[in-house]
Amino acid sequence: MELGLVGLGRMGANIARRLMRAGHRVVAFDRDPKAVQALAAEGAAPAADLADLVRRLAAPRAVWVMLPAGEATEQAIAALGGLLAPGDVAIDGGNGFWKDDIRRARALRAKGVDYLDIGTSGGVWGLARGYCLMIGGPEAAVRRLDPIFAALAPGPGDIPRTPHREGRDPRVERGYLHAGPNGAGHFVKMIHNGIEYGMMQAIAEGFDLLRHAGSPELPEEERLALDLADIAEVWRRGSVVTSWLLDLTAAALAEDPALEGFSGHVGDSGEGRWTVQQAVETAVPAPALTAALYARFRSRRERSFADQVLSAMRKGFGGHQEPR
Ligand SMILES: O=C(O)[C@H](O)[C@@H](O)[C@H](O)[C@H](O)COP(=O)(O)O
Repeated sequence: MELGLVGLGRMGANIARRLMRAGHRVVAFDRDPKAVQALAAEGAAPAADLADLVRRLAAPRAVWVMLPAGEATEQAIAALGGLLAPGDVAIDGGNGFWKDDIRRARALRAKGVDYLDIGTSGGVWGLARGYCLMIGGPEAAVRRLDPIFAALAPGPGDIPRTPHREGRDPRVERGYLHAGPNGAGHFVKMIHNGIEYGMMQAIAEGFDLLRHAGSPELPEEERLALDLADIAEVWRRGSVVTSWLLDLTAAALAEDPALEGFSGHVGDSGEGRWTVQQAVETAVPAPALTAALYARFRSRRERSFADQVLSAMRKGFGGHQEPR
């Protein structure tokens, strides 16, 4: 098949590569001409702009937008709405907000253009491992693009089959899910990322406790000097907390045991905030995921004003001084 790809960053370029390796034709555009040239050297058809990209595709077309969520994606999808024809499909494969998808799908539907929102998990490893895809939108468009999704997804690999799945959608076991109508793909990805925050935070706090097991505040005989890299490694082998996140932690600790290459300023791209908003909207208690999000906010402040207010109150009611 052929696919137009808009946005050739870390994710977009690798998606193009994985598709080309599977024999698909990719027409590629990025506002950075160097990125387009680099991918053209690997076999992609270069496009000069969005209109050129649409011209170079045969109808019915499919164009995958892989840009940062928010304004960049919004503009690209709106521009495609003016360029695509009835029967074509526009895709947002980035980390978009699911309610935006419902609005965009409605606008495109009025022009006869289908829209798919796809949560794409796998990060920079997706090229080699494949991407886990969570797709929202009309089934006919999802079916038509099946060869694209099959090529991007990891495939069954050597993951043992889950018992009692007979009669269920086999695409899921190959790594892609048609989650429901527009919005459902990015909704599922949003919750995936909320869980990601929580799991990451749990691992991070555990290793912080291990690191401080030798704290001079403890009685000497209770101080432990633990090898964090070895603990992470042994937990990868048969323990209950084995996971890819733990694999990545073990690799980072083996390379740099004190993680000196990291300041600990942890960013966030929106999915964790939307997860917490959803928890509030539906009154679903999600304390672990919420705490994980707030831990990231806290990571960006050396000292918070809240801490100063705490100290001021302690001093006020008890005359307590801050340690010098
Ligand atoms: O499933 C994935 O592959 C990741 O979730 C991926 O989508 C990305 O790494 C996140 O966008 C990071 O999100 P934060 O910037 O919010 O940590």
